[in-house]
Amino acid sequence: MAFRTEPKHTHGSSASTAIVLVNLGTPDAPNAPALRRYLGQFLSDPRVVEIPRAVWWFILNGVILPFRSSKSAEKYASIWTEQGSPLRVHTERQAAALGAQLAARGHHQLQVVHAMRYGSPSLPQVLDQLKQQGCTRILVLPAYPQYSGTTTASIFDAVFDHYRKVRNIPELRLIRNYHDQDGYIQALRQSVLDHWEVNGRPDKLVMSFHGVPKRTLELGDPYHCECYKTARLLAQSLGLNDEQYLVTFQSRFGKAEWLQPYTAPTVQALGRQGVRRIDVMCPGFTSDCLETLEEIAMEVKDEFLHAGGKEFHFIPCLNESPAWIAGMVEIVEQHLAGWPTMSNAAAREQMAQDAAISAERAKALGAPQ
Ligand SMILES: C=CC1=C(C)c2cc3[nH]c(cc4nc(cc5[nH]c(cc1n2)c(C)c5CCC(=O)O)C(CCC(=O)O)=C4C)c(C)c3C=C
Ligand SMILES: [Fe+2]
Ligand SMILES: [Fe+2]
Repeated sequence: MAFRTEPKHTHGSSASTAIVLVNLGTPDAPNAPALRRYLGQFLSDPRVVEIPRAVWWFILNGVILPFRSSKSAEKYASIWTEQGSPLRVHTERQAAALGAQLAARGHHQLQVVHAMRYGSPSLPQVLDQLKQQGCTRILVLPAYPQYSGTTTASIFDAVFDHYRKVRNIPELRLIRNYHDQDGYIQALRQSVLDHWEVNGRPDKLVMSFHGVPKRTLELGDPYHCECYKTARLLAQSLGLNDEQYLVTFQSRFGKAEWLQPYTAPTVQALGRQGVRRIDVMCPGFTSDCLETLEEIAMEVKDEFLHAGGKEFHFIPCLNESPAWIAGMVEIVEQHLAGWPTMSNAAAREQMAQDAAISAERAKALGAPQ
C-alpha cells in the first residue's frame, strides 16, 4: 500500500490543535439525484445496515434508491432554507460559535472545523486540510450525544480508515458520548424552560429519540440505555415525575422491529386518550434536521391533532443556542486536558470564573420557584 505524501516538514513550527465537529451529513440539494448520492453513501455503510452485502446491494439499488430518493427529496424541499439544509447550517454555526467561545476563553492555536460523515465536507477532505495546515492534535467531537454503533462508531471507522493511508499520524482523541454530561443536560433543560416561559406547560413532555433496529440492543449496543439516561437526567433537572414525560423512538427504517415505543403511534394514542397538549423535543439531535422539522414538527403534529389532541408544540433542538455552545465548551475542555492550548495563567483565570458561574447555577437551582 502507498502512503500519502506528507507536506514538507518544517523545523520549529509550533504544534496546533483542531476540534472536528462531525455530523451525519445531508444532501447537497433537495432533489432526487442529490438524494440518491447521499442515501447511496449513507445506506451502503455496513454500520447502518447490517445485512449481507450482496443481498443489500440488490435491495438498495433495485428498490430503495429508485423509490425513496424522490420521496425524500420532497420532504427535504419542505424544510430547505435559503442558506441550505438546516442540518448543515446549524452544524456550521455551531463550529464557528464554539471556536469563537474557546478563543474568548484564552485558548490559542486551536481551531474548530466541521465535517460530515456522508456527503460534504467529507471527513477525509477535512482531515487532509488540517494536515496541510500542520495540525498535530485532533479532537473528534461527534454531533451525537448518545453512542451508537450506527452513528458514532461509523465516524470512528471513517477516521481510522483515513489514517490507515497516512505516514505521519497526528495525536488523536475521540469523544465517545456525552449523554449524561452536565453541559448537555443543562442546555436541554434551558431549551425546555425557554419554550415553557413563552408558551406555558404541556400535559406531557415527549422526548423522541432517533430509533435503531432492536437487534442492535440485543447485540450489546448501549444506545437505548444512554437515551433513557439522558431522559431521566433531563426530567430530574426539570423536576418532572414519571407521569409528566415519556420516551419514544422515531424514524423507523425498513421492516425489522426497531426500539419501541414508536413516536407516531404513541402520540396518536395520547390524542385518543384525551391528552390536550403535548410538547415534543428530540434530545438526541443536537441540530434541527429533516427528522425533527418534517417528521416531528409536521407529520407527528398532524397525527396528534387528527387523533383528537388540541395543542402540539415542537421544542427546537439545541442548535447554536448560547447554553449549548457553553455546554460544548465544557465537554471539549475535559477532552483537551493536557494539550497545551491555554497558558497556565489563562487556565487559572478561567477556572476561577467557571467556579463562580457554577456556584451561581447551584444557587439558582436550589432556590424555591
Ligand atoms: C441521532 C442519531 C441517529 C441515529 C442513531 C440514526 C440511525 C439510523 N438512521 C437511519 C436511516 C436514515 N436516517 C436519515 C436521516 C437522519 N438520521 C439522523 C440521525 C441518526 N440516524 C439525522 C440527523 C438525519 C437527518 C439528516 C438531514 O439531512 O437532515 C435518513 C434520510 C432521510 C430519509 O430519507 O428518510 C435515513 C434513510 C438508519 C437505517 C439508522 C440506523 C440503523
Ligand atoms: Fe437516521
Ligand atoms: Fe424520517
